[in-house]
Amino acid sequence: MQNHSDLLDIGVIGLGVMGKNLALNIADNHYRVAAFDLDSAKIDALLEQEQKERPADKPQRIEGCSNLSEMLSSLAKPRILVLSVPAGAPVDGVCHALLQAGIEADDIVVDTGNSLWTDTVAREAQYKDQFIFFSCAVSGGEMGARFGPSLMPSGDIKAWDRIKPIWEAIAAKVDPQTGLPIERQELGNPVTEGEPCTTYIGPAGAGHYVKMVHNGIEYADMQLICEAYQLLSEGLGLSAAEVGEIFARWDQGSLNSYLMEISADVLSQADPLTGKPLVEMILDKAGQKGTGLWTAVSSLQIGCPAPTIAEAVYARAVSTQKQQRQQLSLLLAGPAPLSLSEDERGVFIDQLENALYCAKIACYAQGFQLMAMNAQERGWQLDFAEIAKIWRAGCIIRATFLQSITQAYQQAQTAGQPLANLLMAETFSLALSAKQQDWRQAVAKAIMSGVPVPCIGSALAYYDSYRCETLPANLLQGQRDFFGAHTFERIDKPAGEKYHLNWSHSERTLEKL
Ligand SMILES: NC(=O)C1=CN([C@@H]2O[C@H](COP(=O)(O)OP(=O)(O)OC[C@H]3O[C@@H](n4cnc5c(N)ncnc54)[C@H](OP(=O)(O)O)[C@@H]3O)[C@@H](O)[C@H]2O)C=CC1
Ligand SMILES: O=C(CO)[C@H](O)[C@H](O)COP(=O)(O)O
Repeated sequence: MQNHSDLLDIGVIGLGVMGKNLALNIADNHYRVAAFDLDSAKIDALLEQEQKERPADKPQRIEGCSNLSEMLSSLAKPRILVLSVPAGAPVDGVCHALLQAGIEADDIVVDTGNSLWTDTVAREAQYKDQFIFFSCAVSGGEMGARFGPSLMPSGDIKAWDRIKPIWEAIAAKVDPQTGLPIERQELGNPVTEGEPCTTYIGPAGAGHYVKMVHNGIEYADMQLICEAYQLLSEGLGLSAAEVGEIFARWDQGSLNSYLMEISADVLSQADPLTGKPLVEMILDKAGQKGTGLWTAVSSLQIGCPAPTIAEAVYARAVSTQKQQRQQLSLLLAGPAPLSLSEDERGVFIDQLENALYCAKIACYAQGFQLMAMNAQERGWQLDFAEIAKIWRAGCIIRATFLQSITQAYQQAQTAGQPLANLLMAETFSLALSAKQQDWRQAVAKAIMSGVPVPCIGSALAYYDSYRCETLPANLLQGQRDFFGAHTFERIDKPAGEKYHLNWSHSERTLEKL
């Protein structure tokens, strides 16, 4: 029997890219960790890393466990167990194994993977009375997990109260005055000052839904940058390094973001094998694990327009059709390349910068509206100012822009006027109105030069659709009524009153239904 002081604070199961780094981050914050992976080499690698990072006079902070029973007996009760395994069957596999190993009703299992939010809702109910199934979606990749990720916890509120001190300690931090990330990546010296990038999101499933939309926005934001790269390299004939320099400059302005920063870095990297720009040696077939697709599917199911996110998923799909693209590149005609003077090229680069900023606003507007509509359906009380706040640091979509979103939602809250769509926030409506002409110019030049811009273009169509008080859905309703008697409402009659015109009768009389 272990002495209580020998017992460890928290277990981490799954020691891949994220689990290993989360374990080291938790240990840096003075919690003692029990670690397990099916692959014993991953346990050894973690222990070796911990030893390397730990000063010689300090006690070991992480202990390896050879199975889950050993992990359960090494932890203080009620236990906290963190899962960092691939989404889907592995999560249920670990939960069943924990039941067999003797997990107890007041132990908490925290799923930190990118699980489908409806699976999380089902799991909370399935494991009720056996243990507390909690979830905490994580964003930030390898370095975020190690030095401070953005954390999106949801589920049993009492479980949150118990784990909150650990989560607040390991999360990324933001300077409350400026809203900027406090970025200090020092082993054994975690950032303790500032506002932690974690907040309780809501009931089971809410955190994973919010993380899913975060990833949908991530897909769109990445694709927007990629479209700008193609326009600058193919449209203007710039080298990868030159595009990297432009992106690095944009990163100093309103487009400042982690994704812009790393894109500039990737573009300036030489290939260690050939010396050519690495980006030109990387095969142009994009992978995906599902969260962007789930976001697009959810938007279609709810009826919330998120075309830029959906286009980003399609863009990855088109990229994988390499063979067809190779064949069709020889068959299909395209326009002549852009022919611009030196001055015009400079103007175009500035237009593209503004186009990217506008498209980015549209894509965040889509993501936040989607969260709002799903929250309404589920009865979740999501706090969008808090969600924007915890995305300001640690996560992949972190950007100074998120401070403006935070302020827009805070101002709407103070005024007691909920923000139905981010496009309505004054800061964004003014910026969009000022830059929309450049956005159109950039899209027009892309179209005229045959460079595909599905995300920059669809974001503009989204903007223009919401700008139209009247859309041609009147004709569409007429078509539906013509072929299927699907009825229509009239602009001069109360909402909800249905009408049908007897299209096939010679008299074409109007019926009120
Ligand atoms: N990588 C990233 O940037 C991010 C990932 N995520 C999510 O976090 C989760 C983990 O991702 P990541 O670390 O990248 O994935 P990895 O594949 O690198 O790591 C997962 C680890 O879990 C282990 N594992 C699988 N099944 C079990 C099991 N039954 N018991 C114990 N260990 C098990 C795997 O072992 P083995 O290899 O032997 O199968 C592997 O070591 C995923 O849901 C992912 O979507 C979230 C945010 C960012
Ligand atoms: O969640 C993440 C970041 O926020 C992961 O990096 C995610 O796996 C990226 O998605 P995909 O592999 O589909 O590009």
